[in-house]
Amino acid sequence: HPLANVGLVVRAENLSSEYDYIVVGAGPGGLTVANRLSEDKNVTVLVIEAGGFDQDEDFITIPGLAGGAVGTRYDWNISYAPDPALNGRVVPIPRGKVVGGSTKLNRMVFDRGSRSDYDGWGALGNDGWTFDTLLPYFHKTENFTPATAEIQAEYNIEVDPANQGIGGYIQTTFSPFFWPTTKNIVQATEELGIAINDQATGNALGGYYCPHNQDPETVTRSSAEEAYYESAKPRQNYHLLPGNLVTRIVTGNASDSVQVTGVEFATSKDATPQTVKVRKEVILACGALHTPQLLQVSGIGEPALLESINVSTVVDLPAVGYNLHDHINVVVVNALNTTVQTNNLTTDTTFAAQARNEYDTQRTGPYTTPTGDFLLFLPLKTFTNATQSILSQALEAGPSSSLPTDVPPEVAAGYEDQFALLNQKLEADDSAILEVIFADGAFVLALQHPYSRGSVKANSSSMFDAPVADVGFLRNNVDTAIIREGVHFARRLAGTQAISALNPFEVVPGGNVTSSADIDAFVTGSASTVFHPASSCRMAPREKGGVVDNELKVYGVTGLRIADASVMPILPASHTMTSVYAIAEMAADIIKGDCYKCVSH
Ligand SMILES: Cc1cc2nc3c(=O)[nH]c(=O)nc-3n(C[C@H](O)[C@H](O)[C@H](O)COP(=O)(O)OP(=O)(O)OC[C@H]3O[C@@H](n4cnc5c(N)ncnc54)[C@H](O)[C@@H]3O)c2cc1C
Repeated sequence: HPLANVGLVVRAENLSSEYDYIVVGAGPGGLTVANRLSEDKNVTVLVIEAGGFDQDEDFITIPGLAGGAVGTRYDWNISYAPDPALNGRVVPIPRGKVVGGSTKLNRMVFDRGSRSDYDGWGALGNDGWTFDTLLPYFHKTENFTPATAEIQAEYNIEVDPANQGIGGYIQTTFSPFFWPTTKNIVQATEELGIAINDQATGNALGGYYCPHNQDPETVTRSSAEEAYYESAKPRQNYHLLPGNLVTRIVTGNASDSVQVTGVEFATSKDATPQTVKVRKEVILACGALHTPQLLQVSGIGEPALLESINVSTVVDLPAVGYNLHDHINVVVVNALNTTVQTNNLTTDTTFAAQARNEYDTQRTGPYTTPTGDFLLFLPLKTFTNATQSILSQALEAGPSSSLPTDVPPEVAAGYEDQFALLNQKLEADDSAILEVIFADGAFVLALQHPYSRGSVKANSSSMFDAPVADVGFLRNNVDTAIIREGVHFARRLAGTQAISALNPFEVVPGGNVTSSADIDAFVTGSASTVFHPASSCRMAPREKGGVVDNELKVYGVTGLRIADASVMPILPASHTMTSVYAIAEMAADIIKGDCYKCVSH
């Protein structure tokens, strides 16, 4: 039964009254699931997205301007709650509000975590979720093109094409231009005896050259919209409604459980909400901050919270919103004595104009890279000899020092398993604890396996009010101690011959900040986010604080799943987009019943 008004539906009146599947949120999670489900001509699929379409503005499409949509109308423009451990500072947390979600705002780092990251997901009580079961889905998402001959000649990037996907919807490749100081960080890595590996192999450790989600032909961003929406749009059974916020999941009582029957949506807080019915399932993909909020305003969550916002409890599921965590970072900045570097694009008008002309006419030069062409992902032992003292500190602090005081008992129980895993990771060789991104003189130091946890709580019964997202940065001092070691390591990197050759001068925090107390003050005073909130509706057994089971079904409800960053059992040591795509690809197969290998039925 083909739908009328195929593809894009701009007016709610033109929707069908009922669909087989309704997907909420058009980010990488939502667009991927909707695309794969609509491959079956016999089902109808509707995606509802709060944001509209972008206009292919330069700040979205040009790799060298990546991140430029932050703070625009394509961003939710929300912040984490004031953080006592950061001197009460408020850290903004950009989130895409546009078809494509945060893949329109992000920095286009397209990497996977290590085998241990995903095997850890299974070990935390999620049968069927391992590196090996996710690998086919990492492959399925992408269409990888090797580096250009010029980059290959200069950097000799060793990539085994067998580890990359061919034929997927997302175009991935290496940038055709690397900023010249990339050579210095590669050499510094070698000088310190750190191996350079291929991130796609499950050994995303040491240094690696990092692909980006960019199209090698057009040299523009390949977002979830270009990849998964454009290819699904012509289908007779696919609708996407942009510019509408889903305000509530509608439920009714089935014989022995709560049954999802549809969703309510509206264009604005004052508009009268409309309802669309669902036959099979609703799949939530609103991202790690809005998915738990939508559950809560729909009556699925902690009864005391729901009561405080005047929502009646439909499903008593206290874990909703807890376990939120994110990759926290600080930046050590050095001024360098070199002529060609990234800030020339903003400080040197002649350079910038030439670079832009080169991009416009030949699709080469500085604007072809979003930066981050070479990254370091380091086990703790690789960057400090303080492993034992950090482990002792973690054990002494115990699990509770990472958690908000009001945490429900099942969330605390589930955290104990994570705590044991985190402690193992401190001593492990197969698990990265720190990421270092070198962008000319700046060392971005991002903690990959933070101990601290927070929560997301709806602030009112309206989805139009921003949720209170307490990410809990540095709640546990162990996180500060690890970042402190990262600061020492950045200085070791700056002291290598390869980087000394650029005459680095440390501007932030400055060479006189050397004592542990002073470095810690720098950390609390400047720490921010690398934009990877996750795990706020984590996949885990219900008694371990899980919100979804290993088939991504929300506990206590029939016909409701989640497929976005919120289900991650724990963050991987990598950027998060690629893992969200893989989760969503696997989710679609689970829903279709095709995922025999991964999750037992
Ligand atoms: C500035 C920035 C830089 C980043 N850099 C990188 C990077 O370089 N590499 C990387 O791997 N990751 C990066 N990330 C993270 C990555 O983009 C996210 O992890 C990923 O996009 C999360 O996918 P998601 O589907 O969970 O959520 P999102 O991408 O946030 O998508 C959620 C969608 O749901 C919509 N939505 C929310 N609530 C509702 C509702 N009630 N009704 C309807 N629609 C709703 C939103 O508008 C949005 O479109 C970055 C993120 C940002 C913001």
